[in-house]
Amino acid sequence: MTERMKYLLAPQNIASITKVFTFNSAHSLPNYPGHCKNVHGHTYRLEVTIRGPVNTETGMVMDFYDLKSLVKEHIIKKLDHCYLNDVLPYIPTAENIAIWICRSLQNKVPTLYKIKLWETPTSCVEVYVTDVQTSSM
Ligand SMILES: Nc1nc2c(c(=O)[nH]1)N=C([C@H](O)[C@H](O)COP(=O)(O)OP(=O)(O)OP(=O)(O)O)CN2
Ligand SMILES: [Zn+2]
Repeated sequence: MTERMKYLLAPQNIASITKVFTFNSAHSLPNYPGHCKNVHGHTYRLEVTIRGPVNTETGMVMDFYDLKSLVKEHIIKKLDHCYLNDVLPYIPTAENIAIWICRSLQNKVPTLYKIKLWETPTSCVEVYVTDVQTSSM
């Protein structure tokens, strides 16, 4: 059997792919015991990972271009150059922003796996879809 035949007969190969984005937003953390209770801004780095079978026709889990389009439409457009306290229905900590992103993408991006959000170059949060409460958003 050729390598190609073996590949075609094993369509269960799984891979994770990640697309990276940046957006600039302001926020404040009410009741925070320090300077972060005041309005301030971050350049967030967002990593969106999906995990699924590698399609034997395309050789892809999902086209990076399609992933980029979905995240730009449903996340970046809503958060970039915005005051996050006005967008999120809860305190916009890094944890909650990542959860909001996860919930917002859950029904839009097939086989969404993980959201990783860097608030500063030294602080980040990871949220797995399986750990986030599903919503009717
Ligand atoms: N668990 C969390 N802790 C903090 C959050 C958060 O979202 N989740 N947010 C803040 C502030 O908004 C801000 O991000 C400050 O973060 P910090 O890492 O302290 O930023 P620094 O620039 O001081 O980082 P250093 O690399 O240590 O200089 C606070 N905490
Ligand atoms: Zn902050």
